[in-house]
Amino acid sequence: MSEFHVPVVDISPYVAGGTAAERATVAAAVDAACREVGFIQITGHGIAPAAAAGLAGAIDDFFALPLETKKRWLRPAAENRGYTAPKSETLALSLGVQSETRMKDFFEAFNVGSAASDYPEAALLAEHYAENTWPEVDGFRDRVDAWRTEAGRVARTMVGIFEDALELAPGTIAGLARHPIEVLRMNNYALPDGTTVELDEDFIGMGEHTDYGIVTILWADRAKGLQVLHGGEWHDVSPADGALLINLGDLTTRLTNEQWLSTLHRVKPPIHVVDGIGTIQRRRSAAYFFDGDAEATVGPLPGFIDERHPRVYRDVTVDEHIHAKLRGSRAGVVNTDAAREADRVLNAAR
Ligand SMILES: O=C(O)CCC(=O)C(=O)O
Ligand SMILES: [Fe+2]
Repeated sequence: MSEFHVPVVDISPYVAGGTAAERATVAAAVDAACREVGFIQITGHGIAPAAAAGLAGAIDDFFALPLETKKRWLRPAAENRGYTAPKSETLALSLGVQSETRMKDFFEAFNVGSAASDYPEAALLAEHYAENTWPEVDGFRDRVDAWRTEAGRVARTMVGIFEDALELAPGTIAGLARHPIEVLRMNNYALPDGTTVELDEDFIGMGEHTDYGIVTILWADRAKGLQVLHGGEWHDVSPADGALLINLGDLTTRLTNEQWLSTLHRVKPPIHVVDGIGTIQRRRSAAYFFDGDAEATVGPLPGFIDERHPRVYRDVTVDEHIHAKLRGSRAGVVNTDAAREADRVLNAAR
């Protein structure tokens, strides 16, 4: 496996104030990372360690509940909210690929997001702004909301950096996210005690996918499992201490006509065999998806189409794009409008 590294960028000049030259250095580093890798580790984001500890504690408290209790917070597949039980989603279907033998992804999750009541001034497409469900776990809502607010701030900072890095007028991307669809998906990868894992290449925590929106802010613990597709091979990634992972979603790829890539990733925890019994180390993560306004139209921006770069995407609404992706992952309806992402998976080594 070739050497692979997710670039580290200190964004503090955009968070704590910096000179124009310092900001230009940050924007150039982000541009290079988005062209070459599509994943960045950021430091200097200004989120206090206590907020991350609060998030991790909320995740631990909720997922420790018995399965039957957690199922009280299940919601219909069409709503991207509440509890997802293990083996109920298949992320690979969001881009239309799935091997016939593969079982469903074994992650379990809890989703919260922006609700219609957060944006009373706007007439919204109800599907994307469902109200939240909160489990009866002490302090869960406060800890999760505190993280969500901070992740939202970082996402908006990243959008400003993207605009500078792409030499876009301020507001070009931010203007697509005035009442954004946003979702925080808290993931737990664990197996019930006593489960034996066979050494099966189709054993998957979360299937290969690109994220759907503008940008994702990913908190992850250090347990191994996250893999990123680069140069046709899968590479293990774990964030440096205190760093957050940032990755681009499909909408940014569409805006840039593929000059920046929504990088494919998956979660495939390593299997440890002890006395002939295979098991995995528990892993936790929380992906904050910043997806744009449901009714906004997204297509390649004018500066990104020329003779060398013909338009490779039609215009879509955020609603249309996210709807097709979620029907794949959550409702099992193969997404047939993601041929470009699917090709990248099919061309990769397993
Ligand atoms: O668990 C991880 O590190 C990745 C999670 C992820 O890719 C997602 O929730 O979209
Ligand atoms: Fe993801």
